Amino acid sequence: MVFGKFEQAGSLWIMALNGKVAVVTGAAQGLGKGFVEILLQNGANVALLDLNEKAGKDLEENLNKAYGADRAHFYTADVSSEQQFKDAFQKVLTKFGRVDIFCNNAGIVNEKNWEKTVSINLCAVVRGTYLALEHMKKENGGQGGVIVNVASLAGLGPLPSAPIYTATKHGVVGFSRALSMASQLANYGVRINVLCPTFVRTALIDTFHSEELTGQFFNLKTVTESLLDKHPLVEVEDVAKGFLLLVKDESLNGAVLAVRSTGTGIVSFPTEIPKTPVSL
Ligand SMILES: NC(=O)C1=CN([C@@H]2O[C@H](COP(=O)(O)OP(=O)(O)OC[C@H]3O[C@@H](n4cnc5c(N)ncnc54)[C@H](O)[C@@H]3O)[C@@H](O)[C@H]2O)C=CC1
Ligand SMILES: CCCCC/C=C\C=C\C(=O)C/C=C\C/C=C\CCCC(=O)O
Repeated sequence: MVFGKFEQAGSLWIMALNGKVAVVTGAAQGLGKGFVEILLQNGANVALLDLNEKAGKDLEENLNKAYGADRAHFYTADVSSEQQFKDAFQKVLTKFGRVDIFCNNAGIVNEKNWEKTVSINLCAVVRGTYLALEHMKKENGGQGGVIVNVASLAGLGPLPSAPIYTATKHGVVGFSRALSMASQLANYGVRINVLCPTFVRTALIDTFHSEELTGQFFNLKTVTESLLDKHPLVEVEDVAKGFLLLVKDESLNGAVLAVRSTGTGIVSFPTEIPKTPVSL
């Protein structure tokens, strides 16, 4: 499948990012900041959305110094608020005129306030995806594009100390895979891919020390600690390289890319289910 403007590198069809406009949510720090930087390095202009206004504005200033004036714009928005998300998206369109790349990255771990976790990690990903799709899809006169939704390895298997987080990330994987097929079938011209990193060196990792955030699962702290011992943290830069692949490789739609300390790869899902005798 080849959408939008592209160039060929060997046998790969690659989306050229010069002049493209990207939106990244949760962009003020951590993985979001890494995605913003790699997009800027590859020629895209980037709108940063985050609820942390101070960190977002400081980052905007630093990025425009480093990568050129007016290439990065920060917008304050809580993505769990429909109104704030829509308003920010509209402001991005007013400023840049178009959106070609949309990354739903904002996410939290909060097992105590689990409704908030569902609202940010799943509902806002759905909302952001639909906002982007409505703008990009060809049947609405859009020019196509690519959406990357950030899940986690906890979207493919259980993180016992965070069942709600695990559920939301499984939701992101399922939603994105189904919608990517719908997009292809309906010829929207929009690719939808998913990123599933292992533990990454960001502020989010400290969550497991917090009883306030882990609630009834605080007593599983040592389980998380031993998982972290067994699976070394990856760096934001490693995950950003995987993100860039999902953005640029025009053959990827519905791809789920896992980034682990042992390497990066596209996940394949079982199509055959072994039979289990059901009569006891
Ligand atoms: N750090 C890790 O080990 C892993 C993280 N992830 C996922 O990567 C994404 C980014 O996580 P990190 O960079 O590690 O976290 P982080 O905590 O360092 O950064 C998250 C950013 O999202 C923003 N944010 C939070 N709630 C928001 C909201 N309602 N509206 C707008 N912005 C909001 C925060 O202000 C912050 O700037 C999340 O979806 C997370 O689940 C996935 C796998 C592993
Ligand atoms: C309350 C738990 C907090 C845990 C640390 C904070 C954030 C973690 C976010 C993640 O998305 C974790 C990512 C992956 C964990 C899932 C499975 C571990 C398997 C690791 C591997 O195979 O590489």
